[in-house]
Amino acid sequence: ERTPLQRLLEHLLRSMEKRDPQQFFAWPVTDNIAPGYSQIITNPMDFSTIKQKIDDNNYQNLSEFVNDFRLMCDNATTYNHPDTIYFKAAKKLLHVGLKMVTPEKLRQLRP
Ligand SMILES: NC(=O)c1ccc2nc(N)sc2c1
Repeated sequence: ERTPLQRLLEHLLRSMEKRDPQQFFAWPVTDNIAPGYSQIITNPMDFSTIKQKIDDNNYQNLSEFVNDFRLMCDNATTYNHPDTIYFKAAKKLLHVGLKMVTPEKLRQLRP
């Protein structure tokens, strides 16, 4: 049975995933597609891992969820050069995702 927090986080996750149509952030980044990734990025994060953490009721509050979202985007701007589609997609996704969790937007969700 889903807690209210789990329902909120799943809604936010779905909304954020929609803003990643190319699925750059859908799954853990492998060293195959991203040479040296595991040496450069110490705390990997992706949408599938966030989803699992929601299902495991691992997030105690919204901030912990937002921290993982921010980590996922920051990893991409750390590993990828600014002139890559991955860097640019991460910048945009971070911006759009953080706007979804502003007090005004959250107010609209649970009046
Ligand atoms: N999320 C990322 O940093 C990411 C995703 C996909 C991808 N594909 C590559 N060839 S490099 C790369 C990096």
